[in-house]
Amino acid sequence: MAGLLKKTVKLALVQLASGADKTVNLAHARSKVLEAAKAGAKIVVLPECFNSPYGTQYFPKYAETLNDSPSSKAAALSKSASLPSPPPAEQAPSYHALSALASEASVYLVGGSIPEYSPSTKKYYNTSLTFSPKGVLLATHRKVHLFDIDIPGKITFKESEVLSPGDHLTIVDLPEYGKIAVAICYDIRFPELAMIAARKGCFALIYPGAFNLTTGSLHWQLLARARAVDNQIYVGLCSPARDMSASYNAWGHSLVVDPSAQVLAETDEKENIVYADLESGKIEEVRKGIPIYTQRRFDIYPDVSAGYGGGEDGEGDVKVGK
Ligand SMILES: O=C(O)CCC(=O)C(=O)O
Repeated sequence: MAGLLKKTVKLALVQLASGADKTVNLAHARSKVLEAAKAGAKIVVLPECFNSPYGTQYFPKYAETLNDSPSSKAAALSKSASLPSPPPAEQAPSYHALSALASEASVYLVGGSIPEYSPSTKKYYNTSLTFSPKGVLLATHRKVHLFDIDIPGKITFKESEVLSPGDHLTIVDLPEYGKIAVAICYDIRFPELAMIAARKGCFALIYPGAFNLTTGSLHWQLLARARAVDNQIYVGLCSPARDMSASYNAWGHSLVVDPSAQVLAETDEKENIVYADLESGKIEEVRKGIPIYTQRRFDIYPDVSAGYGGGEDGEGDVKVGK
């Protein structure tokens, strides 16, 4: 029987150095994704806010307008109607650059995240777009948990001043390999989201993220390993490179953790590409050795994923790409 990961695949996390010029950022992302594809990667990930500086003051200026997904009623009527059609090129240059790049590189591309403005809700979101190797949009994830923290003397950040949260978890089906979950940065602090994705059969949790110098050293690697050890699946965290001249200094240290919570590959704070081979069969091997996956006592505590099987489209609040 095929495992959760149908065949071994090379994952690349592009720890991109980006700046204030969106066109330059997109061109730079293109060269790095092509480099990763040339090295054999078939799933390539960009960082959170890869096409803009990170900060609430920048979101409106850099926001792009994507088409909203059809209502869940329309989605229930037709699976193929569950994803939005491509937006006009002039209002969403990053969407079109990512789509073209996925197809040029012939990779599954998790396009980090970009600031999005929705005319229908009149709200801003932190949004990740995943494309197929043919450049077709597979999934849209709007960051569900907004990064609002206040550690006096260290860091105060309030995404909710400008952004609104997304309303669903995102699972993307990559037909040759299996399913991945995509979420963004602060979303990793919420183990429920990861557990639901794991129990829905994902082989990896992918988080474009931009931790900072305070919480990065405290929790970045710990959270990646925690989500892996809880769920016995692969975890990939992809950060921007650190820029000490920017108003927000990203932690860097993009990394891949395996299903036994060992760090397979990690980089420092500079621009780099992190590669790891995700092995088919590894998840099953780990779960066989330490069988917590089947030892759970849902008779004593409820299954957190129980509420996510229903809904009109059969997926509750989980959006599953084609
Ligand atoms: O959780 C953290 O410490 C950092 C989160 C963050 O930087 C983000 O969500 O963008």
